[in-house]
Parts: sequence; C-alpha cells; structure tokens
Amino acid sequence: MATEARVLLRPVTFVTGNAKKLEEVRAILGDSIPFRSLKLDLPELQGEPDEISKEKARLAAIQVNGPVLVEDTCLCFNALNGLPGPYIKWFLEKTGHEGLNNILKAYEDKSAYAMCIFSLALGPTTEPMSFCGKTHSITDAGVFFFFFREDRSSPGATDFGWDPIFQPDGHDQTYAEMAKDEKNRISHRSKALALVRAHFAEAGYIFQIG
Ligand SMILES: O=P(O)(O)OP(=O)(O)OP(=O)(O)OC[C@H]1O[C@@H](n2cnc3c(O)ncnc32)[C@H](O)[C@@H]1O
Ligand SMILES: [Mg+2]
Repeated sequence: MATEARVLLRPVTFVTGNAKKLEEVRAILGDSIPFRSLKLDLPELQGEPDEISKEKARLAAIQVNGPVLVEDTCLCFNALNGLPGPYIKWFLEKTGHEGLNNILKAYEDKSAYAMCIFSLALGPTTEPMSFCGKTHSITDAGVFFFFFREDRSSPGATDFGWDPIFQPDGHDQTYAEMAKDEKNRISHRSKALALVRAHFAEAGYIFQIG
C-alpha cells in the first residue's frame, strides 16, 4: 500500500441502513477504531458475497468521498450450496422465519452458517479490502430452526432479522435468546471485526482529521 494511503484525513464512516447492525458494530468496536456512522440504504446487489461487499464499499466511498467501512451479511444453507446467502434479506422479508424453515424441511442437512463480510475502502479510487467472519449453526441435532419448537418458551428478542432461528454450534440458545454481549463475543460479525481491527493495528493508519 502506498505510504500516502496510510494517512486518513477523515474518520472512517461505517455506512449501513440497518440500525441493529450499527448497534452491534458500536458494541464490538468500542473506541478501538475511530469511526462515525452514516445511514444510507445502499443497493442490494447480486453476485458472490465478497464482490457484493466490495461493490458496496466502492459505492459508499463515492458518496462519502472518504474512507468507508460497509458490511454485507449472508445466511447460507449448506444443503443449498450457500443460498439464500446474500439474498437472505428478501427471503426473510417475503417468506419469514417459517418459510425459511420450510425450505430446509426438504433436506436432511439443515446446517447453515452466518457470514459477515466487511469491506474497507480508503477512498473512492482505492480498491476495497475485505474481512470475512463465519459462525456455523448447530448440526448435531439435525435441526436448524427452533423458532416453532414447543420446548422453547420464548423466541427471545425478535427485533433483529433471523436471530430467533439461528442457533450457533456449541450453544444451547439461539442468537435471539442469548445475551447481547454473548452474541457479540461469538458472532459472524465479531469474527469479521476482529480481522478489521487487526488490519488497523498492522496498517498503522494515521488520522489527520482537520
Ligand atoms: O444497509 P445494509 O448494511 O446493507 O443493511 P441490510 O439490513 O440491508 O443488511 P444486508 O443487506 O447485509 O442483508 C442482511 C439481512 O440479514 C439480516 N441480518 C444481518 N445481520 C444479522 C444478524 O447478525 N442477525 C440476524 N439477522 C441479521 C438483516 O436484517 C438483513 O435482513
Ligand atoms: Mg443491504
């Protein structure tokens, strides 16, 4: 990377239209990286997850005209070779938790993984870098979706996407049932952000914010 690219004249802008993502990013990053947020609904793009995330960063960097961080989140069913993947937003919106559950009923393999790809663009003309984190769902019980199981007294918090139907491997609660800080310790998002943080530590960016 060119030396001049290490000097950032503006704080990194985390661009998202999703308030729950922002809440988690704030909780996970704390003040480890100087950033501000901007609520922008970037287009829902098609393609491979890392290309979608990078393209979001390019579009955001043009709008912000400075360094940006974006992320794209996928929910991937192994039986469907990774779909719905980046299209989970529309699947969730159109079919709901029950529809997603029903899709998997057709398959023996009900396992899934949640994937978050952050992309950092230092400016509108700089190629974005990507950082990927994955958390796998339980596989041993042969079931993935718990939302409608009778032995669950409550779905937990229902205010963030597919949290009520995703139970991470090695845990006996869904994302929605666990405490927020527990989700943030083990989530796809926190794993990706650990890489973002490591990159910032290694790259030694200098913020010269006027
Ligand atoms: O503006 P952006 O950042 O794109 O925000 P978005 O809500 O459009 O988010 P995505 O395009 O990444 O689509 C991911 C979908 O998955 C949901 N989602 C993202 N992270 C999640 C998480 O940790 N737990 C549950 N649902 C999540 C989110 O609400 C969307 O419906
Ligand atoms: Mg989106």
